[in-house]
Amino acid sequence: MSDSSPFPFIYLASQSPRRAQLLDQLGVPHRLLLATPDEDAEALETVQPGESPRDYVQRVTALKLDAAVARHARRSLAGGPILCADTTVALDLDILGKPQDADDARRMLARLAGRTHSVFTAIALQNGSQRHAALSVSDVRFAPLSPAAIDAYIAGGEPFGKAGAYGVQGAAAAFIEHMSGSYSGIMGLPMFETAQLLDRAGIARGYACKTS
Ligand SMILES: Cc1cn([C@H]2C[C@H](O)[C@@H](COP(=O)(O)OP(=O)(O)OP(=O)(O)O)O2)c(=O)[nH]c1=O
Repeated sequence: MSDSSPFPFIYLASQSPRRAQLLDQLGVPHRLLLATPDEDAEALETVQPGESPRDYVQRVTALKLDAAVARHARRSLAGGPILCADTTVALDLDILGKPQDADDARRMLARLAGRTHSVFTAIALQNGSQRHAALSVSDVRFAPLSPAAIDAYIAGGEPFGKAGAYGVQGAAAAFIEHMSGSYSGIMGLPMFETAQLLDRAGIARGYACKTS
């Protein structure tokens, strides 16, 4: 483990409220480092031809961190480690991003119904000149879903802004027959891997239950 971080907080470069909530759960003081509208965050999330979901999610996370490091420098902010993440749902080798609209959400949920998919969440932390990264992989099996169940779920608004058009932490929990891996990873920030990364970088956590 490296020396303790001199910083009393980290920057979370993510607009996802779930990630902030999970970081709170780990007892890590943080400030948001968000992109401005002129930074085209969506442009980072373009899949390259033939790219596997595993490669994609790690590449996008590294790009998000590059952008966040540049943003931090541009704004002349006080020092502090910077954390980024990306979550991707993959069915076979197809990447399911966030749905564009209700029809897109309906198509994604109909594909996921009655099948097992994978959820990849990559995380990356910049601490001074050092970069640490980790990957969480989970498998989720959905029960068969009727068109009416899918429509009712979409009407509730939950699919929007979420990879694969669902949130494990919401009403979609009722769709899930089985899962293996990391619940928090599926939700957007794998707590075990994040704690390990912070520990490796010497960053204090409020509830510092060390795993090694
Ligand atoms: C599968 C799944 C995803 N999600 C969310 C987590 C992420 O917010 C989102 C995936 O999109 P991301 O592109 O990973 O993250 P984001 O655009 O919300 O935030 P940022 O890029 O600023 O960090 O899907 C859930 O909340 N629950 C779930 O069960």
